[in-house]
Amino acid sequence: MILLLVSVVLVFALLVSWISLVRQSRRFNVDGPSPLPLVGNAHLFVVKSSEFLNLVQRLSEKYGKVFRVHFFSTPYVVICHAKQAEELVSSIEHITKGRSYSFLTCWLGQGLLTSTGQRWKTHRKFLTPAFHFNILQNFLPVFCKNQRVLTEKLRGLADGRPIDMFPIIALAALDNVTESIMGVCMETQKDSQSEYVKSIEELSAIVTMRMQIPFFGEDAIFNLLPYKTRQDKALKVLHGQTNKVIEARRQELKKAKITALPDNNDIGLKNSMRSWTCCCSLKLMGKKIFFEKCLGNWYQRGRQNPFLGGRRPYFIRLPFRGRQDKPWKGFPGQDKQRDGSKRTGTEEGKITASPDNMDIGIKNKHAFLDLLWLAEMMGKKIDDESVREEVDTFMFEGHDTTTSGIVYTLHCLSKRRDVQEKVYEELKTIYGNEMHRDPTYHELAQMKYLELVLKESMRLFPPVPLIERRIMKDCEVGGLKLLKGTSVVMNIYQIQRQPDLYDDPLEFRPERFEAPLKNPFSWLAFSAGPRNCIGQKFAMMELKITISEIIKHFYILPAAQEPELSADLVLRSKNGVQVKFMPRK
Ligand code: HEM
Repeated sequence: MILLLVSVVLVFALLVSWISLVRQSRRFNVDGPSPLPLVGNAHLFVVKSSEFLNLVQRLSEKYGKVFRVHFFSTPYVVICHAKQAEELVSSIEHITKGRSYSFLTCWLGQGLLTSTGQRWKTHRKFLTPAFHFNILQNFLPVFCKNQRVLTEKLRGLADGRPIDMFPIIALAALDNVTESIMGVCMETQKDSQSEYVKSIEELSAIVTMRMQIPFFGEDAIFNLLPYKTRQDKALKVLHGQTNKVIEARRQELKKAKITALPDNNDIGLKNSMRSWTCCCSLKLMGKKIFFEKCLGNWYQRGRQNPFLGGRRPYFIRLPFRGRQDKPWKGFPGQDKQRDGSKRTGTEEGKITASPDNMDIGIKNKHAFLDLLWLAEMMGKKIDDESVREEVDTFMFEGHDTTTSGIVYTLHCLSKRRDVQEKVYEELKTIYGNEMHRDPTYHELAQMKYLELVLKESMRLFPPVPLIERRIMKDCEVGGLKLLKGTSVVMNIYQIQRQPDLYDDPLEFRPERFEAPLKNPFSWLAFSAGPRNCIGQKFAMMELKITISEIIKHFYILPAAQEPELSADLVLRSKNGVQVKFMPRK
């Protein structure tokens, strides 16, 4: 009797769930497979991760360039064409990230990638200057140093054997990002067994699994599984490391007595300028001269800036705000005292912005961390937790993405000796007979053909193949009727391969980027609009250094094995991404 009653209740519940899902699906003007009771279409997505992109492609062939599915009760709309992506990606209203990003919040909290609303706006505005090229060029020596380690490693492997480049490049990218974001050199290229590296790998795998397999996405199920314990363990290591570095930095600044500033007690501002190497000491120059000669009307403009609410802008913003088109060259005689002698690191017992401060680690190092932490000192109320979240976000966003970009560029180049030679010729024009030396920032900007190569590689193999937004109220976007709570996935991988937007879309042809695109939203490797990639210049710099240095030293040859693409957190491959190397003469 009880069994019968339970069965009846169960059947009734399934029926109600089914009717509600079917009704919900009919409120969209987008086609898609019929949902089943309870699971919706989740069962369709129980596939190997290397099958995921193919499955999405098959569904779009069947239901159209935009289609709808249900993961349990959550509706998803998948956009596979630039025409529909354009309005959503450029919207200032639809900036909330989709449900999949919630699996990252245990790691990244409310960092720039995962946050929304006013918090995101404030942090984005605040952090944007940190990616100005004046700042980025400080990281050039870091990238070049780590690149030399990579080149040496590859030299030992350059005998024509196939090598899976993903793990090798991932360590170099991790070294680059830890040193430039956190200011610590972890040398993971030399110690790939470090707990930190292992924890990043573990956590990435768990988060990917939760995104791809709808059943693991449900907290009620996930929390009962051993994965939860493994996730907690990895998080402890990662957060512990970030907190350790933040604390070390705090002590370092204290030790360097960066707490006293002339006049306005504006310590964060002044020290940040020093840290970012943009300005010389206010004290040495004299505040008046500084404003009149160097900052000019930036100061006034800042006062009119609605974001600043008419307040005087923080110095921290000044060097970057007004004239982003002109490189900051520093002040004349920046390294000299008024009497002509070379400036020392201290003046009257206080630290000044001399280049000679390098020994106390104030300059360059910890750059991103400095900005955040000093902002906290400036009364910007960025608490320790938020600092950690932003640092973790940049660490996360800044290494797997660039790894994927580099590795798939090598894959594309391996099949095109002619393209490699064109890049090599361009490098010869830039370096002349000094091919052995490191590039300058200016020279990186001259690598125009290499830039086309990178864009074309990231078109065919976008490091971030899918992005997602959550719709916060019923609305119509780009002709699509969307319900509150819908997750909209933009399938960058497929958008960038549309035959009506790219001739012979599957062909690797860097020259296609010499002409304007048929639709500017058909290339979304760094996304577009207000939530585009804040780190794209950082990424391009790293990609250019790595690929140009590899081409300088080696021929890249194709391996027999084709990668089985897998849309994890970034575009990976289930069987590795193999190429072969031979030394250039
Ligand atoms: C080839 C390398 C990279 C690619 C292809 C890439 C791509 C992207 C894409 C597509 C987004 C949009 C994500 C979304 O809408 O959900 C994004 C956002 C972001 N990226 Fe990158 N990225 C790269 C490198 C980097 C680097 C090196 C950093 C930092 C050092 C970085 C930091 C970020 C951050 C913080 C966001 C969130 C921005 C916001 O929501 O305001 N990225 N990136």
